[in-house]
Amino acid sequence: MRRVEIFDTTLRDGEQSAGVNLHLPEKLEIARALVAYGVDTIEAGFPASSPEDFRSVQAIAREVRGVRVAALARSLPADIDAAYEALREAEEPRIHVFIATSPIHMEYKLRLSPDAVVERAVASVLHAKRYVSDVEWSAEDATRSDWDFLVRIVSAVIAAGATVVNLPDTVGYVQPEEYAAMFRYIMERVPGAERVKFSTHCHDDLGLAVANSLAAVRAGATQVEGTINGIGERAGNAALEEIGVALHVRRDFYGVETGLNLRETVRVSKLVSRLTGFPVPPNKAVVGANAFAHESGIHQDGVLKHAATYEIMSPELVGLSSNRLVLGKHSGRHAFREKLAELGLSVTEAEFEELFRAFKELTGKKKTITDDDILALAFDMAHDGERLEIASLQCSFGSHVIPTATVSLRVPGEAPRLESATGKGIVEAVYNAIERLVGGPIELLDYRLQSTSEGPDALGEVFVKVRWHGLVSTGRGVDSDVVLASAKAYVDALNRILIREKTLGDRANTLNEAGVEVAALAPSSDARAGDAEGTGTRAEDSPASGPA
Ligand SMILES: CC(=O)SCCNC(=O)CCNC(=O)[C@H](O)C(C)(C)COP(=O)(O)OP(=O)(O)OC[C@H]1O[C@@H](n2cnc3c(N)ncnc32)[C@H](O)[C@@H]1OP(=O)(O)O
Ligand SMILES: CC(C)C(=O)C(=O)O
Repeated sequence: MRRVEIFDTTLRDGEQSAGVNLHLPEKLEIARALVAYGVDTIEAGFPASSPEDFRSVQAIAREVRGVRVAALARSLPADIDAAYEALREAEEPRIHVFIATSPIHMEYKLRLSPDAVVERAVASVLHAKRYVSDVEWSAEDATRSDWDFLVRIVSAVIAAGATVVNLPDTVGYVQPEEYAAMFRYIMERVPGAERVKFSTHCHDDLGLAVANSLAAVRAGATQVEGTINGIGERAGNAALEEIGVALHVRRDFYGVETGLNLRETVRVSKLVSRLTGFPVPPNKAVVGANAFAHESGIHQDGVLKHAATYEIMSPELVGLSSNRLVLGKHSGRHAFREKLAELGLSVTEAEFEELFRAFKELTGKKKTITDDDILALAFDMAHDGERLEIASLQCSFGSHVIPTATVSLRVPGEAPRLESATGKGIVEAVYNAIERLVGGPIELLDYRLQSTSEGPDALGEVFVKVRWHGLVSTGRGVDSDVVLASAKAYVDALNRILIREKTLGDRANTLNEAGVEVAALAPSSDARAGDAEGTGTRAEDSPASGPA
C-alpha cells in the first residue's frame, strides 16, 4: 500500500485559531501526545513571528524525539535563519517556506509580480537548503492560483531542491473533484514530480477540508496536513483524526496506509480540547461524545444484535472502551430490557411492559434518563407509597430572625416524624431539620435553583446532589414555593439513595463512592441536639426507630 505521511500543524496553524494561546509546557505535552499518536511531522511553530514561538519550536526540537519537526518561514532570509536557529537540535529538521501564488495575493498583499514571486520562491528554497536537506515549499492560496503558473513555480522550486510541495486550499474555497484535478494537472506536468512528496493543506470555510484532503490523497498526494479537532484559522483546518480514521476504514477505497496509532485518537483529541479550551461538539465525527452513542430504538436493537449494523468502526479503534446506548424518548424495548439487566433488575413480562410505559412517559418530562431514574421507576412499581415525603413545612425567616424550619416527614409504615432546626438561611434550616429526621450526616454537594419558565406563574425547580450512607445521588423538586421545591429535591435525592440500597442490595456498594456500608434508614435522632445550628427540638411523636 502507498504510505501517506501525516503532517500535524496543531501547534502552528491550529494555534492561529482566534482565542487559542498555548504556552510552552502545553505545547510540549501536545507534541509528546502527537508522537504517541504516530504523526510523521510536527509543525511546531513560526519562529520569526515572536520570541515565544521561537522558544517553543526550539524546546520541541530539543526535547521531542521520534518525529520530524518543522518550522514555518516566509520567503525572507531572516525568517529562514530564525527557523533554522530554532530547529538546530531537532532529530529530523524541516524548514517550511511559503509564498502566495494567487493573483489577488500577489497583487494586493505581496505587491509583487508573478516573476518576482517565482524568484523569491526559488531564493527561499535555496536559502533553506543551505541549512537543511528537507525543505517544504508551499504555494499559499494555491486553489485560487492559475494552474499553469503553479506548474511553472513548482517546477522551479523542485529544481532548487524542495523535497515537499504543498498546495494549500488556504481559504477553504476548492471543491473535492476540482482539488483532485489540480493535483493531477500539476503532478503530470512538473519535471521531477516523482522525486518529491505532494502535500495537501485544507481549510474548512465551506465544511470541505476533510473531503478535499481525501480527494487529494486519491489523486496522489503523499502527505496530509491538518490539526487535531480541526482547530485553526477561521473555520479551522482539516481534522486529522477524521482523515486518519477515514483512510483506515476505507482503505479498500484509498489503498493507502498511515503510521497513525488510531487508539490514541480520543486521548489526543481530549488533550487538545482541554489545553486550547475549545470543546469538541458532541456530534463531531470520530471524537464527539455521541460518535458511538445510539438513542433510537431501531438503531439500539440493531447494535445489540450486531454492532456493525450501525457502526462502521469499533469504538476500540479510536481508544474508547465501548459504545453507548442512551435511553431517551426514541428508545425501544430491546435497549430498555438491556438496561434493566445491566442494573440487575429482574421483572415479569407484565411488569416490564408497565415499567416501559412509565419510562416512555418520563422521557416526555426529562431530557436525560439516568440509571437512578430507572431504579426509581422500578421501585415505585414494586413498593407503591414506600417513600419519604414532605407532609408539611413551616418556616420562619426574615431580616432580623434566625431562620427556623419545622418539617413533618412522612416515613413508610409510621406516623409522620416532626423536627425543627435553624440554619444560616432558610433552605439550610430545612435541610438540617430533614437531616435530623432521617439520621445524618447528609452532605450537600451541589444545589441549583432555576425557573421552569418566564412570567409570574413560573415554578421554582431545584436540583441537588447529596451524599448519604456513602452513596451519592441527585434529586429534583418543583414547586411554586422555592423553599418547598428545595425540600422536595432533597427528599427526592434521599429516596433515590434508599431505592438504590433496597433495589440493588449488595450491588449498591459498587456504587458506594465512600466505601461505607449501606445502612438502613436511621431513627429520627437528636444526635445533633448540641449542634450550634440545631434547635434540638424533637417532636414527641417521633418514633424511636425508622423502617429497616
Ligand atoms: C496562510 C497562513 O497561515 S500563513 C501564516 C500566518 N501566520 C501568521 O501570520 C502568524 C504570525 N504572524 C506574525 O506574528 C506577524 O504577522 C509577523 C511577525 C510574521 C509579521 O509581522 P509584521 O512584520 O508586523 O507584518 P504584518 O503581519 O503586518 O504583514 C505581513 C508582511 O509579510 C509579508 N508577507 C506575507 N507573506 C509573505 C511571504 N510568504 N514571504 C514574504 N513576505 C510575506 C506581507 O506582504 C507583509 O509585508 P509588508 O509589511 O511589506 O507589507
Ligand atoms: C502556510 C500555509 C501552508 C498555510 O498555512 C495555508 O496556506 O493555509
